[in-house]
Amino acid sequence: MIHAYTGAAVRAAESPLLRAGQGAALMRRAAWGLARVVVRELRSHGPVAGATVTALVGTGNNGGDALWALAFLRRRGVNAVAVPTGERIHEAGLAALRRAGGRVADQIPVDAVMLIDGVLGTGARGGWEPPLVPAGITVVACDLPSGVDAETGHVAGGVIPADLTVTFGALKTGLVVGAGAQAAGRVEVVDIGLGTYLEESDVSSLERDDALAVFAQPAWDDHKYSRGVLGVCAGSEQYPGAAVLVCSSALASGLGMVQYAGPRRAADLVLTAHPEVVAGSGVEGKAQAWVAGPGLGSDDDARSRLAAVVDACVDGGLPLVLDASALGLVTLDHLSRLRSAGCEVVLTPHQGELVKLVDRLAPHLAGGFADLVKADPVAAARRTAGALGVVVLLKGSTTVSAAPGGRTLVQNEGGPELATAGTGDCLAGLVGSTLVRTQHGGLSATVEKAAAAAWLHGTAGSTTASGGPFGASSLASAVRHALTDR
Ligand SMILES: NC(=O)C1=CN([C@@H]2O[C@H](COP(=O)(O)OP(=O)(O)OC[C@H]3O[C@@H](n4cnc5c(N)ncnc54)[C@H](O)[C@@H]3O)[C@@H](O)[C@H]2O)[C@H](O)CC1
Repeated sequence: MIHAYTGAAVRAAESPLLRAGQGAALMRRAAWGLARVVVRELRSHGPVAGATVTALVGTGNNGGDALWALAFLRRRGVNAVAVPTGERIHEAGLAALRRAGGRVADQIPVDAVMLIDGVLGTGARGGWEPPLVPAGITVVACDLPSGVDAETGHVAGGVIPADLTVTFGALKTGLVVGAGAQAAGRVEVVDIGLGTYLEESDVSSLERDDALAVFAQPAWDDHKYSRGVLGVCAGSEQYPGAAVLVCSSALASGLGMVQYAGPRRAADLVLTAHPEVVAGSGVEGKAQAWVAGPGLGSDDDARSRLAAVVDACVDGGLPLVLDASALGLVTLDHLSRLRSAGCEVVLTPHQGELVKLVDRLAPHLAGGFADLVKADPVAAARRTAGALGVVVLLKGSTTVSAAPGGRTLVQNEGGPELATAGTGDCLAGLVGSTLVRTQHGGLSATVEKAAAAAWLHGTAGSTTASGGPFGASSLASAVRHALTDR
């Protein structure tokens, strides 16, 4: 599990040390860590001594870190060149650079092989417009790529995409969400001694083993019911394919049985693709969790099919995933009955669906919500989860899974190749598959199960994309491989 902290939390952890007069020591520790990483990167391409490394240096402490790092690099024989970007500069850092024999220039030297981006860190407010950076230069961001909001990952103006970000004290939330995660490249954390002062993390990410633990392999004495039976209420006469996609991904994730409930045309397609599915028109059966929504449509038939699934979940206290069409049909009464029955509920909207859902079911949150979803998806998911009392898995370049109590997991495994019709249906099937494991040794919280599904979906997407463009029906085999390769 990886944990990330807000910039504010990191600054709060620094403050007792700053009060104790440790500010300069902290900065030198950060800069030393940055310089070590730069030396390692230089060494992997050629000689360190004589290489030209430049830094864009801002007016605050982030610029101070960069200046000290250049000073340390100069002592290793690097041609260290600072390029100030503002009216002010960190005086002690500049003096250290000068003492070490480094220099100041007004533009990036043509022979620079590496650029340290030390313009803005956790103190950035709003956007900035970066200068042009020569093609081919390796960019190492100091603490954060300048212009990335440390709290949200939002980039309000421009940003210099980094090959590598060396961040200090702790991973920042802005480096693992949205545009910030994209801009950061590889991220390395340098320990500057904040450990004991850091309070609870803001968001976390599941790593491979965490996700695989949710999709545990069957035990020797398992049978199909103990492995879990997932009910799928998806597809319609108009959109039958969604039913196949949900069932395919669920089956590929290794549960005991899939029970399909839907109209003849969709059921026939499901059975042609997967004869092992138990198909019928109603919800009666042995399902231990349900997925409802993909391809359901919005007519009266869709409404009554969803109502039947909600009733089945309320009666049995069963977990329920609500996706796609179901997000436009679900009512506050459904959610309240599900909560009262103790059902685990996961909503899986993309940004547009979340905005509409909030408009309809939590209008008190709606003002400015469309902007919030883009600028701060973590806050948007958290507020909705809190207002509706369910887990919200918000799809996007970063998948955010938020629990009503605030616990939030962010996953970045998939790429834009997953932005193709039907991949959301596959994700819904995977989330359903995690929920069906509730009674079977799965001790993880609902939000972790949702995140594990996002991990598996993203990992399968990246694997599939490595073979070229793909459609959603190709995902299931990659899901199997991600789980086989343990
Ligand atoms: N606190 C410590 O002892 C340590 C901090 N570290 C590093 O410090 C930065 C945070 O430093 P801070 O001075 O608070 O903020 P910044 O350097 O990010 O920037 C403040 C500086 O920039 C100006 N500014 C803000 N927004 C903009 C903008 N959009 N455009 C232009 N200029 C802007 C603002 O006016 C200030 O002058 C942290 O990230 C670490 O890198 C050390 O790592 C550890 C010790």
